[in-house]
This record gives sequence, structure tokens and C-alpha cells, in this order.
Amino acid sequence: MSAKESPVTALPSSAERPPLPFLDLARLDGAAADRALFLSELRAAIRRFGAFYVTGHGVHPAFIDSVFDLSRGFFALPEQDKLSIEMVNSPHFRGYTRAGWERTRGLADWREQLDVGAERTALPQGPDQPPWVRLQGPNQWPETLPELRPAVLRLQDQLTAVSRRILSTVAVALRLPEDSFDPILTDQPTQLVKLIRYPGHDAVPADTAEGQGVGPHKDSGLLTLVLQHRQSGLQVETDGGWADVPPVPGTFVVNAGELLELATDGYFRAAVHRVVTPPAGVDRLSTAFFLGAGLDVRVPVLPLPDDLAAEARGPERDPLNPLYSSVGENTLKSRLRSHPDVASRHYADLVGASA
Ligand SMILES: O=C(O)CCC(=O)C(=O)O
Ligand SMILES: [Fe+2]
Repeated sequence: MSAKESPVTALPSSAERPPLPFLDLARLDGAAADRALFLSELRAAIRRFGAFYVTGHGVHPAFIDSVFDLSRGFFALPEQDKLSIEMVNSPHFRGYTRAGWERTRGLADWREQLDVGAERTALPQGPDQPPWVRLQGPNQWPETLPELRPAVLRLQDQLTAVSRRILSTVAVALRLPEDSFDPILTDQPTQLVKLIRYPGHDAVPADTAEGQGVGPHKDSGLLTLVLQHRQSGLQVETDGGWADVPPVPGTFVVNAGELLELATDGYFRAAVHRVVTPPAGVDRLSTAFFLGAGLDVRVPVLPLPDDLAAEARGPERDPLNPLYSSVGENTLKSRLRSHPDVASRHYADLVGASA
């Protein structure tokens, strides 16, 4: 498959600057007055957009480049190598998904991807166990690209540390103790790295939802970090409609997820976002990292200070997307919806055997 990409985008000029704020984590180590300003900017950014660009995250740019090179190498493998680790083999929703096989709000997403979770042994299953115990288990790795495993697991470790740091900063920005999220993260939080490739417009079948790289959705966890390669396509829903969130070198995009919405009683809302299909002749690579809480945890509403609690709107009530405070249930909800092939093979007891 050809691997054409447009050249690296320069930092946008102020006229074209996207509306999402840029927040530099290095300011946490600066003067007290600026630290306080940083915390209020962080709170305002998540409150208003549910999303922001983060800089000063400390992950080495050369390492990120090497992960994108490996991702490019993975997607260029012969199709049979990719299909040998297809997600449908895995009750844990790990492995490769072909373009068009994942669904968002019932419509096919035009992207191929590799899902890698925390490398843990499967939990015992049985009639007395909740169905979400099946989410935990080993990953599937391509035999023909052995370098991928150590790199992706190292990325997962580093992005977990960055996300945990952002979450403790979010707690402080809410005037709560910085360890407020630790009891729900537990020592086994839900971690997921997704390597993604969006084919260009010319490679998408005509019967696919117009331009749907991935359809509008909220992420189910606490926080997501999106590492974007060179091509644009990510958009976040704002008061003024869809806002482009182009790649900016050295940054990650941080999205608030559903569990953060629940934990703050809707003071923060999870970002609704989507990816539009790249133009003909180009494709787009991204790598997303999702941090959720421990699967066996029920997310409590955090005790916000009175002035902030007064501004909490409650979690959104969307009949098409109920939010569950049971982390296992909330995680399984979005996995089953996105991957109907895995659902019918491994969760027929829940969804009915349809395929
Ligand atoms: O590819 C991206 O930029 C975002 C991906 C995303 O939103 C997701 O996989 O949940
Ligand atoms: Fe997402």
C-alpha cells in the first residue's frame, strides 16, 4: 500500500491558530503565580472544550517518530500477516481491525487499527463473574514485526505516566487533593494504545458514511492522549460547531473521557470528537492512548468545592449512550458497540449470536 503523506505542517500562524488552548506542563514547575494561572487555564479548557493541546509532556520526539515508523511498517505488512492477529480472535478486544469493520453510532469507520492493552493474564471467567472480566488478557502481536512489541509497551508506560500526571493536576485545578484519582485508577488501570491509519478518500468505498474516518463519539475512559502524525482530520465539537484540531509538532491532544464527566458530575463534559477522511492520495496516522480506571471500580462523584459543584450540570443523559459508573460496564459498552464481530463471537450471551 502506498504511504504518501503531506509535508509536516508548520506551527499554525496566529490567524489560523486552532481554538483549542495550548497548555505547557512545564509551567507546573515554574513560579507560584504562573502555576496558579496554569491551573485555572487548565480547568477552563476542559470545562469549555473537554480537550486541549499539551506540551512539556517529556516524551522524547525521536521516540514518538520511531513509533510512527513502526506503525507505518505494521500497516504496510501483507494483509495475511495483519489478519493473523485479527481482533475477532480475542475476547479481550486486542489485535488488528480492518478498515470498515469498526462502527461508531452504527456506521462503518474507515480506518484500520491495532489495539494493544495492558499485557496482563486473562481473569478467571464463570457464570458468577461479571462479563467485563473478559476484557483483561494478553495482546496479539505480529510475528513479522517483532520490534513493535517493546516499543508499544514502552509507549504505553510513558503515556500512562503522563496521563496520571495530568489527572493529578486536574485534581489540583479542582481544588482537590492531588491523589484524588488514585483510588479509582488502582494499580491496574485500564490502558489502551491504538495505532491507527486512515486511508485517503480515494480508497474508501462509495457506500461508506461520507468522510467518516471515525464517527462522532466520546471516549469511555478518564483521559485520552492523541498523538497525531502529519495529516489533519481530528475535529472537536464546540459551541461554534466542529473545530479542526490539526497536528502540531511536539504536542498531544488531550480529551476528557466519560469517566471524568461522571467523576465531576458533569462539571467537565467528555469531548465529542471525530476524524474526517483525508483527501484522495494521502492517508493519516495517529496513535491514541486511553487511560481508564480499574475495571472493578465504581466511579464516585468527587467532592467538588461548593462554587464548582454549583456549576456541575450532571452527566449528559443520552439514551443512545448511557454512562455507567461501573468502569467494567462502561468500558465493555463501548467495545461491544464498536466491534460487533468480537461481540457476536465472544459475547453472544450478552448481544445474541447474530453473525
Ligand atoms: O485518530 C484520532 O485522531 C482520534 C482517534 C479517536 O478519537 C479514537 O480512536 O477514539
Ligand atoms: Fe476518540
